Amino acid sequence: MSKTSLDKSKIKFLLLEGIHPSASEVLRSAGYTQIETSPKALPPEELKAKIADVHFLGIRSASQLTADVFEQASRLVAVGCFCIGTNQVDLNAAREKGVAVFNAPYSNTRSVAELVLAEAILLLRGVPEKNALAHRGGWLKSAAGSYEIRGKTLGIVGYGSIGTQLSVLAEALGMQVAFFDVVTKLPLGNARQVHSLHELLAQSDIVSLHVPETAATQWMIGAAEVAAMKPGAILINASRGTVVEIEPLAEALKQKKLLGAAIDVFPVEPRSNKDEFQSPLRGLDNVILTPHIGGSTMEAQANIGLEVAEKLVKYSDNGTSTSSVNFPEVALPAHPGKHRLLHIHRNVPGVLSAINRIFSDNHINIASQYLQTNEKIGYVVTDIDAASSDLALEKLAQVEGTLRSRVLF
Ligand SMILES: NC(=O)C1=CN([C@@H]2O[C@H](COP(=O)(O)OP(=O)(O)OC[C@H]3O[C@@H](n4cnc5c(N)ncnc54)[C@H](O)[C@@H]3O)[C@@H](O)[C@H]2O)C=CC1
Ligand SMILES: O=C(O)C(=O)COP(=O)(O)O
Repeated sequence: MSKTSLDKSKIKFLLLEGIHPSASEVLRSAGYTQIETSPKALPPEELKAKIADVHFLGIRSASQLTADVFEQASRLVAVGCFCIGTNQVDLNAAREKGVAVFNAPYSNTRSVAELVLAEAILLLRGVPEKNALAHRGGWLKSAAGSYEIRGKTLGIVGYGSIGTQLSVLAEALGMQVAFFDVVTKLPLGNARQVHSLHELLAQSDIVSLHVPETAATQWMIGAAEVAAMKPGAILINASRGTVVEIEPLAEALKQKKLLGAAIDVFPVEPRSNKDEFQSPLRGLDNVILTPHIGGSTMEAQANIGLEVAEKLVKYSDNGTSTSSVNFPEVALPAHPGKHRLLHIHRNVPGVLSAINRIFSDNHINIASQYLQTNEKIGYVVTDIDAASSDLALEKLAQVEGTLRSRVLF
């Protein structure tokens, strides 16, 4: 349980992993001055030491925000994931601390879709091998094993924001698109949904993975799935490294059962550009290996910087939690002349009445009040006169079930 009343000049932002400067610009123009940045993710012990002092943390996909880390985060108000995936954050631990988590669900989707299509074209033409050979002084002018992308079947696993964009772009190039998703989805264009992963694998010339990291997607592509793919097919993974078992994939590529693969994400990824990348796929010329850069374009990163920083500013300035991934969503108007009390609590019966009893017992007039809950937590926002806010905040923090409370003025 914690009580926080913050003044802008004291609010500390820590932005890790080379988050685009557009984020710092948004924060500065909103009046925040304490912004520390780092080009890399921090090792667990360093992160734990640092987070104790931070109110807002910005990360990308490499920082691991475990329950242990949240244990130390006594001042943390919100986390901004300047990316799509939030699997690197223990969302339950964040919720238990009353910490809202935000992300950028759309800004880098086009970048991933473009990279995947480019890789599909290069692999179908055997460019990675021909390129590697030419760098060693070889010359392999041959049409053998080279194909056009037109007319080929692209099998998309996970028909969400990225999968659907890829589907549209692939059809524009004359591909047939099939997809598998656990949810029934409206197919775009002439795409077709199939009913099982193995059905998809059996009919696709190129399989591209676009699922989130969850218990159900872990090692979703193993030896049996690689075996179920068409001989001479291509596998592309720009989703998460835990979705594909690398050993059976490497074996199928060595045996030429698969024509090639493009892998952007790995079970273990180096923490910074200075660390060594290790993988059984190293040295296979029919594999495009990229260092988790599916979403790394200037356009995507600049937009993500703006999008997530704006969400953090709104949450900090007026309590708006719209599009949070772990919090009840409340879109709040301005509160001129009033103090705004934000109260985050476990969603158990009686909390709202306990809160409102504080106001009535102490003769505090409520100017406006908003409540939103999800299955685990409730978020109550109450605007009152400035004169009563210290007393109200102190009493709110004592309500049974309180996770966090703060005041905005
Ligand atoms: N390589 C990179 O730099 C990037 C990687 N990503 C990864 O791509 C993932 C997908 O991104 P979006 O398309 O924006 O996500 P999304 O949430 O819009 O779509 C994911 C789709 O996968 C489906 N799905 C979930 N579990 C499934 C399962 N077990 N089997 C089949 N389908 C399942 C969902 O129903 C949904 O339609 C992200 O979660 C992230 O991990 C995202 C951006 C950049
Ligand atoms: O958006 C995502 O989920 C990604 O995987 C991109 O991660 P990154 O910001 O490049 O570390």
